[in-house]
Amino acid sequence: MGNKPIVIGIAGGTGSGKTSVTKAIYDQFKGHSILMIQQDSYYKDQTHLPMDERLKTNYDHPLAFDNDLFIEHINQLLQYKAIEKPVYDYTIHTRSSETIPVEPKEVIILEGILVLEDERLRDLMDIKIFVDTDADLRILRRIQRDIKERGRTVDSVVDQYVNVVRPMHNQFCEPSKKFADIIIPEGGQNFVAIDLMATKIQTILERVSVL
Ligand SMILES: Nc1ncnc2c1ncn2[C@@H]1O[C@H](COP(=O)(O)OP(=O)(O)O)[C@@H](O)[C@H]1O
Ligand SMILES: Nc1ccn([C@@H]2O[C@H](COP(=O)(O)O)[C@@H](O)[C@H]2O)c(=O)n1
Repeated sequence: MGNKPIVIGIAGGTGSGKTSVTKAIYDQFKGHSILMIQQDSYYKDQTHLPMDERLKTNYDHPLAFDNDLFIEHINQLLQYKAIEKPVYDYTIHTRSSETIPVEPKEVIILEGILVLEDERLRDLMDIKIFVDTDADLRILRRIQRDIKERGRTVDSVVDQYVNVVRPMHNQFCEPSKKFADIIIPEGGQNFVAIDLMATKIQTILERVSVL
């Protein structure tokens, strides 16, 4: 066990490919001392709100996230304590009633649109990454993904993108790029960047002798 786990933050706009990058890195170390947590798991609980109210929520504003709980959980993991991670369901716009037990690991990857926006989160990170992809590609990817995986229609994705996602991205996500140590263009297919990150993580795991 090391002194404390290493925390890597991976931010980027919706559809930039940050989940793909995170999974590609994570998959290279599956079974070793690494875990990934999506900020989306910490969207605020809205079970008390009716569906029509949930549909009106701005999911791209920093206040949509329960960062207090997110930070509390990261701090627990940094002390090598297990957490009960919330489970988010995009189709009903709220948390499900179950949680997932997560054991502490030496490398913790935090991924989400606004993980670099909150100074308290940034202060917990050892490495900060921003996945940078042009907006036209991001909206095309999001349309395909949200219809296939999140139960949306083309009209609803386009409407949400124009009225909420785009302005919030410009106000909160894009400016957080300046806090990144590393900027990865294009996301999931950038194998050079993924390999570089994997090499770095391998060194960290070798140092704490858990590989
Ligand atoms: N470089 C890429 N080229 C083509 N499609 C990609 C690329 N990176 C990601 N995707 C696809 O785009 C969609 C959004 O990617 P994802 O990694 O979920 O982005 P994010 O987590 O930033 O929203 C997914 O369906 C994914 O398979
Ligand atoms: N109920 C919700 C919650 C979130 N969103 C959108 O998800 C995006 C963040 O996830 P990515 O995987 O795309 O980074 C964010 O832009 C929210 O608009 C949603 O549509 N509904």
